[in-house]
Amino acid sequence: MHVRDFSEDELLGLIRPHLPRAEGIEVPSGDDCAVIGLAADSVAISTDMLVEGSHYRPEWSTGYDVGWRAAMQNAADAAAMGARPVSFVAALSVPGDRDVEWLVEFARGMGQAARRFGAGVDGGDLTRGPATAGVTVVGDLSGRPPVLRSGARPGDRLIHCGVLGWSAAGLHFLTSGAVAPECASVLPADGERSPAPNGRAPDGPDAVVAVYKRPNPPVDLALAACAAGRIRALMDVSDGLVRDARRMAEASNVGIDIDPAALKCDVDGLVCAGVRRELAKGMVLGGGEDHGFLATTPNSVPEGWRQIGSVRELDPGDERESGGFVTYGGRNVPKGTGWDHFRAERV
Ligand SMILES: Nc1ncnc2c1ncn2[C@@H]1O[C@H](COP(=O)(O)OP(=O)(O)O)[C@@H](O)[C@H]1O
Ligand SMILES: Cc1ncc(C[n+]2csc(CCOP(=O)(O)OP(=O)(O)O)c2C)c(N)n1
Ligand SMILES: [Mg+2]
Repeated sequence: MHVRDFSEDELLGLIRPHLPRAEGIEVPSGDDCAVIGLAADSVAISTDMLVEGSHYRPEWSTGYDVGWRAAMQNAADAAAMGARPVSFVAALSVPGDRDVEWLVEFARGMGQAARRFGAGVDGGDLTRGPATAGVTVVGDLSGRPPVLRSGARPGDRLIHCGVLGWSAAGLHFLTSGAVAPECASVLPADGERSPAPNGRAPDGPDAVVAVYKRPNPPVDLALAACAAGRIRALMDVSDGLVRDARRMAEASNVGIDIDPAALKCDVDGLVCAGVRRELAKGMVLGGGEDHGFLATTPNSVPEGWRQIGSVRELDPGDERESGGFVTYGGRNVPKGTGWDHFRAERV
């Protein structure tokens, strides 16, 4: 059965049972807006889209994968401010000839991802059209100030938690046909913990494809470090380490130096998983969508994180001219490194 064989209300009836409600829901999904009671007087809010063809391919990713990923990439944005994801809304456009199971699986994947944080999927929109998912997250700052990307100061350690380059390697394996898309056996089962410990080598090609299909941002580690007050600047890495580090450096008006020795295990890990060495470094430095967290701290490295570089004074003259702000072992990195939807230069 295709989605065009159902009414909108029937489709909503099919997906609703898979969607948890936010704690503190006062008016659930079903009216013009949902209403959530929050103790916090500030919330963090952000939205991100997944567009078929640009972010996923239906022959590689199931509806479950796409729903999971839509929630996780937004959860990472909330956590990257120090906010716990409490509620998601999903605006979906689905082609009429899409199997209705795809839509139900999307809801199931999104629902399961939301449950990891005790969050709800408290509304959205459903329309017929090109396959696109726009998901919004509301994050609870629990009375703490948000952790901005502009807070880095010279002398801070540059720290990271999560994986680097795995998603790009997974995309590479799928594109080249080296890995069959249905490597579902290694995907984290419903309710399972993150497969993304720091610096660990992937078990094999399937493990990196799994991160591409179902990223698992270490939200708990980010929130714990923020709650302990140890983080000065924080962001999630969605467009690649160098590109995102440059955003942090620019916002903070500092220089950031990434330590090649610290990333050697990441490069070696991808090589072990079957990536050619000459590609592996570019994936670690420029691959996006791992949704690990990049931060700076003046203190010791929090549990579960590791140091990957340092923050230094900006030398305005040569930094800006040379593509600016971020160096790799003291040397310049090419400005195009990383993902940009609107430019040709991509990793
Ligand atoms: N269409 C838009 N309208 C308004 N603000 C936008 C739009 N697209 C992006 N932004 C804002 O620009 C900033 C950068 O966006 P983006 O690169 O997507 O961030 P992220 O990597 O955290 O998802 C964010 O603050 C975002 O809210
Ligand atoms: C089919 C396919 N081709 C290419 C990519 C690679 N890709 C698409 S978007 C992106 C970067 C992150 O996406 P964006 O929409 O910029 O997320 P944001 O920074 O807003 O969180 C990457 C690496 C992909 N995920 N899937
Ligand atoms: Mg975005």
